[in-house]
Formats: sequence, C-alpha cells, structure tokens
Amino acid sequence: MSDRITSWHAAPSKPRYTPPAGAVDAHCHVFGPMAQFPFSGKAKYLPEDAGPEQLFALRDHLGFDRNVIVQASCHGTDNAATLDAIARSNGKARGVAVVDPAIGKAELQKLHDGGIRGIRFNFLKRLVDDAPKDKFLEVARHLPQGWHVVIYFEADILEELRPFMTAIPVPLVIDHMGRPDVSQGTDGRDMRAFRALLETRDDIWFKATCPDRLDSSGDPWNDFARSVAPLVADYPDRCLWGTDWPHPNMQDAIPDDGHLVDMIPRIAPTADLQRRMLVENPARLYWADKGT
Ligand SMILES: O=C(O)/C=C(\CC(=O)C(=O)O)C(=O)O
Repeated sequence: MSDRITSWHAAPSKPRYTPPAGAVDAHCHVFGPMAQFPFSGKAKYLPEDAGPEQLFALRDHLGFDRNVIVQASCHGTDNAATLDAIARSNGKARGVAVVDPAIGKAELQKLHDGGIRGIRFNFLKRLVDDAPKDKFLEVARHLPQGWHVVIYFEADILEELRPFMTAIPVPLVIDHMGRPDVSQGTDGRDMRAFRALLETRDDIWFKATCPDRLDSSGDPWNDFARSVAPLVADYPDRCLWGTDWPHPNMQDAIPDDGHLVDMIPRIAPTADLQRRMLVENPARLYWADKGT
C-alpha cells in the first residue's frame, strides 16, 4: 500500500471567515474506503482512504452545512462510494455521478433516488483514457428531470469543446472555471474566452474553485483573488464554491482548507454575494425539490 497518496491537510486551520447558515461546499469528493469501495482498475492515482466521516468532520470544522460530492475519476463509473457518503449524510449531501454512457433509465432513476443531481464529463487526459463526445451527448439527452452536466476541461480545449457544450440540452456547470491561467489577470486571454462562453447561454454555471490548482504563486493566491472576484461580481447567480477536498493529485502542494475558505470574502466581498454563491445557487441546482 506504500503507493497510496495523501493529498489533504492533516490539521486544517480554522478559517477567519464564517460562512452563512446553509452554506454548501459544492465541490468535494470521497475516496473509498478502499476495503469497501475498491478503486477503478483504470484509476490514474491511488489515494489513501478519505471517507464520509472525514468529509463531514471537515464540513463542520469549516462552518459549512452541506456538501455536493462529485464522483472522482479514481472510482471510475462505480458511484457506490459517493452514494454511500450521501446516504450517511442525514440529507446534508447531494452528488454528481460519472456514468457509463450506455446507462439505462432505471439505473439513472436509482442514482436520482440516492441523491445524484448531475453527471460529470471529464476531459483531462491525465485523469481519463477517453471522453467520447457523441456518447456523452446521447446520455445528456436522457437525464432525469432537473439534472445538469458538470464538465471538467482545461483552458486550451475550450474552443474545441464549444459545439459540444452548445449541444448539451441541460444546464452546464464548469469545474474550476475551465482552469484559466489566473496569472494573466481578469482581462487575460483565458478569462476573456471563459466569459465569452458564459455569454452564449444563461444556464452555464461555474465553480469559483481551486486557487491551489490555478495559482502557482501559492497561498494566499493573490492572482486567483484578483482574476476571479470580477467574474463572481458579474455572474452572481451562476457561481458555486467548493473546497475540492481531498484535493486529488495535490500531494506536492497540499492546501490548508481553512485558508481556502478565507478566499471566499476576497472573491465575494459582500454578504449578498456570499449568500448567493454559498447558499442560494447550490440550493437551486441540488436541492430544488426542497426549496431554498
Ligand atoms: O478534483 C478535481 O476537481 C480535480 C482533479 C481530480 C478529479 O477531477 C478526478 O479525479 O475526478 C484533478 O485535477 O486532478
């Protein structure tokens, strides 16, 4: 087991910022536990266990109320670990699944009953072997009512993906804003291209997440704050926020989750923006059946 990776902080600090009541960490994952939920044979990384108890303890420590658990690539298309975590959350978690595109209606309904509200298409070559757009589109056309598609890609393929994204008939949520180079600033090429994408449809949402992945200047991630704050201000009803715990593949630059939470008032400086990004927007996407 010596090859298994730990990518999360052992003792994250308590954030100075206190999230509002009902705040949602809308991008996090669970790993295993492996004995119960083995990793996929195609996994590109083999993490230590990071199960629901750890996730919910972190949620409470950081001052959040709920989680959206996104199926990580190391579990492939077997969503059992994600569903188990949701089932253990006492209604405080919903999820995003990764599915075999050939999945049938009955199986999708089972996922819905287990708290899944979207599916994720991952286009990162270092994480998945293939990303068949035609099959992805087919399954996107048959999702249960109220579901959306989460897409993960890097800035250099945004243009190539535009026709595909245009064809998706449900709302889109873009992971980590399509990974712009934040050192270019808010008017840089990547942010301009991302804004152009947001202008094509009013049902494209984004996660204002992952300063640790996107800002190589390191904590306190000033380039990220400078580049992302104007985006949140201009699209206050389309942004989500999440920790990205347990930070897959970040073992060489593990972020302190308390510091990640302290980024929130820097990109969403007013109580109104914070309430929309942390409470109202995720409630619309993930708890629509319960009201906000
Ligand atoms: O967790 C993230 O959002 C980002 C990841 C991991 C991932 O997406 C996955 O394993 O599915 C990454 O860039 O390595």
